[in-house]
Amino acid sequence: MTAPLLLAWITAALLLQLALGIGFAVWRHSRKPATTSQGAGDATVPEAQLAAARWREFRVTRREFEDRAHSQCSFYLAPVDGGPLAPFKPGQFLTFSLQVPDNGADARAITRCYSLSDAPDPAHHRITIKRVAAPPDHPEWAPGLSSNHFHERVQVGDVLKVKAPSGHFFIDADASVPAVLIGGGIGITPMMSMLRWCVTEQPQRDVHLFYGLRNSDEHAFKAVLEQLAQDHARLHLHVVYSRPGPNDVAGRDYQHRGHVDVELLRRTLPHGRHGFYVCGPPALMESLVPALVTWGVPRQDIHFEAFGPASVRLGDAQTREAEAEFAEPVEVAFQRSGRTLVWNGADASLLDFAERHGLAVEAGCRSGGCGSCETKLLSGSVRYARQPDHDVKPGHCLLCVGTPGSALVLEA
Ligand SMILES: NC(=O)C1=CN([C@@H]2O[C@H](COP(=O)(O)OP(=O)(O)OC[C@H]3O[C@@H](n4cnc5c(N)ncnc54)[C@H](OP(=O)(O)O)[C@@H]3O)[C@@H](O)[C@H]2O)C=CC1
Repeated sequence: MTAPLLLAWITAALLLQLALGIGFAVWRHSRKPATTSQGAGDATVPEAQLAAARWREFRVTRREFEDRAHSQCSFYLAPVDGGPLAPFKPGQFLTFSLQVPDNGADARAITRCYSLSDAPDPAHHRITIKRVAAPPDHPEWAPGLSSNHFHERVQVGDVLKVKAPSGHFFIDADASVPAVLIGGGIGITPMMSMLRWCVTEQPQRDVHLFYGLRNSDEHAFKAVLEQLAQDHARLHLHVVYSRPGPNDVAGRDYQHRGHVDVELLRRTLPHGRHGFYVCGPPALMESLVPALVTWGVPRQDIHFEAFGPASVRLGDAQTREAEAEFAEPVEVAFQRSGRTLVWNGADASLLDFAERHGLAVEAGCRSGGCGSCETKLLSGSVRYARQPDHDVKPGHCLLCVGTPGSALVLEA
């Protein structure tokens, strides 16, 4: 081959490669279609997703307890660089990287996610954290690492590493559909964000807030909620105490006694279509969310965010069908842990599966947003019921929202 011909050939080859590369990047950005992770993949990441994935420093500008028991504390955060805050949709969360002292020894980095607890405000973000004690039936278990770190050590002036807001649990902007916000315990936090946004941006929208908690000691945002209900005729406040204290007065401190359940919703909500938003402790999620399906609420009108280890299983026909399709037993090997286990479709995600078998796996948001459980996928394919918010690195997968699409070898 002559030198000019060789040069022309190389140039043509380079141009072709460039054209294909750009074409692929545009296709991926506009359609974002992937619902599986494979052992290898595309390395191009859209700029907006890169920005969301970056850590940014925030200073704590204020802290404030929200309940009489001082078990729930709000932290106000402003960016150290003085730039504008990233926008968010009410219901979304922030991801934190925290250096937490490990049993009094060296600090170790952990990742945790906390819902934003106020409507978007150009001056700051706000989160509200409940101190998680050891369970009463297991006082020997460790209390919540991150929540106790925040309560005991994080003070005004401290700087924290935070990722931009994310998550697919947020209020639908369609004001014609009344919103039913159901917050159990600290699950009130995303509801506060949605509620404050609604009363400001959509004052004509009917909003029914069901707040389930034990009693007035733990009643967060009590004065704020009562004031909002007084000022906004379309806000219908239902506070539900499960264990009222001796001085708690029905009709003044709370409207209902017991748990938030479908029976209560049936009795109190007017007829017609509603959008349901649910966030609370595992027991509430596991009973209430499937009960809404059984009651006949269409799947697209049920939105939920689960706290804690168990993912919510809807039990509706569509979910059962999808689960049955992939219920064939397959082997899942966890290389670092040295365990090979059989997946039989009993778990909602690979994370639940790993935890049920006692494997220690890092996890943050548990909803595909923060990337804490991202693991190298050495072979096989992982399925996602919907595209995760976190941009999964090529050759990796997310355990918290993934299920096996075939036999797997994972690095974890
Ligand atoms: N610190 C934080 O900010 C974070 C906390 N979490 C998690 O949140 C969870 C606990 O939330 P917490 O605020 O302590 O909740 P609580 O345990 O205080 O429960 C809140 C209310 O829900 C009621 N409840 C219990 N079971 C049901 C049910 N089946 N249906 C309806 N209502 C029910 C409780 O009643 P009863 O009196 O019967 O118990 C109580 O009134 C923990 O799993 C924690 O790890 C997760 C992330 C962040």
